[in-house]
Amino acid sequence: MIEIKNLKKSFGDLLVWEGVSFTIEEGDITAIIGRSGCGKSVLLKHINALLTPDEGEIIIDEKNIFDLDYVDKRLLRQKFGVLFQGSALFDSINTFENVAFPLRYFTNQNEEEIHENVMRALRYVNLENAAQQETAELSGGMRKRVGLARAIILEPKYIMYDEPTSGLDPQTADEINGLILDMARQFDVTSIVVTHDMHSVLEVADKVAFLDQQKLSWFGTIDEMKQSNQKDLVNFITASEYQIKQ
Ligand SMILES: Nc1ncnc2c1ncn2[C@@H]1O[C@H](COP(=O)(O)OP(=O)(O)OP(=O)(O)O)[C@@H](O)[C@H]1O
Repeated sequence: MIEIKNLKKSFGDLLVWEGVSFTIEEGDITAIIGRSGCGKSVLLKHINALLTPDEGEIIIDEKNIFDLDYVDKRLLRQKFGVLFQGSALFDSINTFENVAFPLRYFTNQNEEEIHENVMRALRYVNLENAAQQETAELSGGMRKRVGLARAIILEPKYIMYDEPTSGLDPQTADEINGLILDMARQFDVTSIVVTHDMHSVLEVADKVAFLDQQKLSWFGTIDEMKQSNQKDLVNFITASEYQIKQ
């Protein structure tokens, strides 16, 4: 469980968060939606303690993560897999080495163990045959899948997906949505998905947090979202040009 409590954050004169609170329940897929620039990525960076708030707490495994020392923050980050916007692969090394990177950095696994674990992760995302391929040669969908294999390689308790379907055709986007769902259901991973893609929200999310005007404007289940008459939420969904079928 991740409890976000009264988070406040400014960069100089720019107020990003003015007291955001909500809870991400164990095993849930929680979608975070809101306009471009509203601070979704800033929120993700707080959740794995890459940024520190001006006020507020984030409680993970019963501890306020901002009270952790350097060593415990590093341990905390190992519980998180992150699929970055744009996948953030290293183009100077091949697919296999991209996925192996967290194992080499965070564990003492030998080459045989690394090989077994990397190939298992690549098989999971259906890229077993691309292990030796240069990442610069991969399509956008393949890059996302390599990013996902890297995100799950340390068997994280939590996965954060930053715009996982952006720039993908609908079919490839659905494959990624399928993997997000499968990760959550099969391995009981707690998932946080930042997205503009309402189709993806409806496909994968259990809960939705709508952020607007420096606050949590709305929070609830997908069914509650479909029935909500809250104007700013309805406007946001309508503007995304996605028609919710009841
Ligand atoms: N390190 C930083 N220093 C100063 N300003 C920052 C920093 N990081 C983010 N910001 C600002 O905070 C605001 C929120 O940024 P953020 O990237 O979280 O938005 P977002 O909702 O993720 O946007 P998008 O949907 O376009 O990715 C923006 O105005 C951004 O310029």
